[in-house]
Amino acid sequence: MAKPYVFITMQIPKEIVALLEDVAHVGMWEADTPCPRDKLLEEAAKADALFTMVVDRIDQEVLKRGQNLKIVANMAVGYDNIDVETAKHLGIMVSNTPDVLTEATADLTFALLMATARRVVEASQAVYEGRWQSWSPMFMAGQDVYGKTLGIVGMGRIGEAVARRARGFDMDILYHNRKPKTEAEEKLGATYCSFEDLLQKADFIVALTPLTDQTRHLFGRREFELMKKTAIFINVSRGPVVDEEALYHALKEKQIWAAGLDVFHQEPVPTDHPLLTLPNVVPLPHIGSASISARMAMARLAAENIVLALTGKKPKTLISEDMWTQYRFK
Ligand SMILES: NC(=O)c1ccc[n+]([C@@H]2O[C@H](COP(=O)([O-])OP(=O)(O)OC[C@H]3O[C@@H](n4cnc5c(N)ncnc54)[C@H](O)[C@@H]3O)[C@@H](O)[C@H]2O)c1
Ligand SMILES: O=C(O)[C@H](O)CO
Repeated sequence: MAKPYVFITMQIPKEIVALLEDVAHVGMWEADTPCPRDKLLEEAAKADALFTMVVDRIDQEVLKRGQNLKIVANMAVGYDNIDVETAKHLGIMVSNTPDVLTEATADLTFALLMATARRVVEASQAVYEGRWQSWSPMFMAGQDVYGKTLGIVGMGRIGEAVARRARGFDMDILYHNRKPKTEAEEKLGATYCSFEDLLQKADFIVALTPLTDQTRHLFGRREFELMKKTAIFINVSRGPVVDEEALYHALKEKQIWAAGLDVFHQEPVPTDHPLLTLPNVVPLPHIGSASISARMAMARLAAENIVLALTGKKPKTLISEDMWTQYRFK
C-alpha cells in the first residue's frame, strides 16, 4: 500500500519530521513564515494529514480540498484557527497540544505580570537610552505584586498553573469561569466571582480563555471602566478576546494602569499600532509557550497524533471525543 502523505505548514525540528517519515512521505513549508494560501490549498488536496500552526487558517475551503484528509494536528492548545464544525461535519479529526505547554505558558504569564507591574522593559530602555541620571525616590516606581489580588478569567489548565505561582506571592486569588471549579478552590485557595466583581476587585486581571463566539471582545469599554485605576491587564489568550480600541482608550485616559499583551488582533502587530505608542504597555510576540522543551513537546505530540491517525488508531489529544466517533475513515 502506498505510504500516506503529511504536509507540515512551517519548519519544525528534523527529529520530529523523522517521526513522521517512519509512516509517511513528508512535505514541509521550509520557512519560519506562514505557508502561502495557494500552497496550503494545493497541499491540502494531496494530504492525508496536515501538521498546522496557529497562524494557518484551516477553513472550509482547505478542509473541503482534503478528500483524503484524516487529521489536522494543530501545534497549539488553542484551535480557533480551525473551522471545527466543518471538520466534524466532514469527519476529519482535529487534535491540539494541551498540558505539555501549560507550565511554560504560566511562567510567561507571570513574567509578563511582573514586568508590567515593575516597569521592567521601560526601565531597561531608560538604561540603554541614558535616561538613568540618578537613583531618585520615585524613578520607575511601579505596582506591588506580593500580597495583591489576582483575577483569573478562564480558570483552565493554564489559569490553575498561574494561580499556583500566585500562591507563592501570597496573592488573593479570584477567578471567573463558565462554571465554578470547587476542586480548584480547595487546592488553590481561589474564590469564584462574577465577571463584574472580579473586574472591580482585582489588582491584576489575567485573560486565559480560549477565543470563542462568547469570548470575542469579552474585554471592552465597560469592562475597563469597571477596573481599578491601578489595575494591570494581562492577555495571554488570543488578541480578539480584547477590544483593542477600548484598551487603548483605557490606558491613554489612565482608567487602568498598564497592560501586558502576548497576543494581538493582527499578528505580527503592526509597529505603528496605537498600543505600541504607550509606555505602560509591555508587548510580546506571542511567545507564551516558547520554552525550548515546551515547543519540542508540542511538536512531538502533534506528530504522535498524526502517526496514530495514519496507523488507524485514536490520536492522544483530539479536541473532543466526537472527533473519533464521527471520523470518516474508521
Ligand atoms: N499566548 C500563548 O502563547 C498561549 C499559549 C497557550 C495557550 N494560549 C491560549 O490560552 C487558552 C487557554 O489554554 P488552556 O490550556 O488553559 O485551556 P483550558 O481549556 O484548560 O482553559 C480555558 C478555560 O476558559 C474557560 N472559559 C471558556 N469560555 C469562557 C468564558 N466565556 N468565560 C469565562 N471562562 C471561560 C473554560 O471553562 C476553561 O476553564 C488557549 O485556548 C489559547 O487560546 C495562549
Ligand atoms: O494556543 C497555543 O498553544 C498558543 O497560542 C501557541 O502556543
